[in-house]
Amino acid sequence: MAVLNRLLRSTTSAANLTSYLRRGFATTVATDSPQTGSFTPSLTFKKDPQDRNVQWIFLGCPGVGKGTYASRLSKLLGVPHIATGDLVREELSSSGPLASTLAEIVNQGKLVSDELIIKLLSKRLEMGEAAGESGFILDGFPRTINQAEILDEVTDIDLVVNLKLREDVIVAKCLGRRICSECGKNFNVAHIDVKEENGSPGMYMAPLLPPDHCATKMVTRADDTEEVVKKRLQIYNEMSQPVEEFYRNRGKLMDFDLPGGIPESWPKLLHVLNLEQPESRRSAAA
Ligand SMILES: Nc1ncnc2c1ncn2[C@@H]1O[C@H](COP(=O)(O)OP(=O)(O)O)[C@@H](O)[C@H]1O
Repeated sequence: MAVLNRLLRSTTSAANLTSYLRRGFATTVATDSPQTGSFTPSLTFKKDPQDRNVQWIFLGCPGVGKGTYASRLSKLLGVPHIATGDLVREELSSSGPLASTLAEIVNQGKLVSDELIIKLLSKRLEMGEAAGESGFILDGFPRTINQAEILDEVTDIDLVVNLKLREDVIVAKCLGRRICSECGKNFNVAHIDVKEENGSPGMYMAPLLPPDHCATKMVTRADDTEEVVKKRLQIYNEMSQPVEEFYRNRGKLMDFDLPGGIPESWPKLLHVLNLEQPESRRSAAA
């Protein structure tokens, strides 16, 4: 904890994160059994000014689908979806002083320093606060025990959703990932059809193809090559899997085994979270 305290004292960014998150966030939300299917977060989603909005985290290997489901839930719950990978990519695409150092780290599949990621996150939270945001769904943070400890010191996390998928499917999904260079939307050209074998269930995921106006502008992330994806998975297992245990030990982790693509997984995720998609949005989300 000495290192943590030093970090908190010595970096303005960590102090900013502390001051942002402490303000007005007093309610702790208890959880029941952290098991898929039987888990019932005791949350109410009413917009009572006395209540704060949800503070959730999405964990899971690179490419598992954190961004997809965190973004859908953020729209449903009216809270910002904050992905630290996006913050890193924004910094990378700027011509700021950090861009070349960051490119080297990210393109090797390594993690950015805790100090820098907290600086980027603090900046994003401050901008959101100025725009009247409250609550959040974090995606890609925390990724180390040190980051989890810092967050734990400064605020209450209600729920941590841990998305799980077999590794061969994760690699295929990462290699099929494409982004529209114009609108920034994510697509996936992988057609996954794994047959049931030796008791392991089969899995089907249809490709998520772009509309015509995005189809000619597709780009692949520089860190979505097979070599870098495997490195990222190895780093996830070493550095980020302990974060799962950190939250499991605190009774906040909900493991969620993805049963397939979005059409199968989204309704099941809503069900285990005790949430309902409003009728009007069902067709748009399918
Ligand atoms: N919390 C974090 N700590 C350290 N590095 C991070 C963090 N979040 C993102 N990064 C950096 O940004 C890269 C891309 O992150 P992300 O988009 O979340 O990718 P992934 O598909 O691996 O989940 C990571 O490989 C890492 O270099």
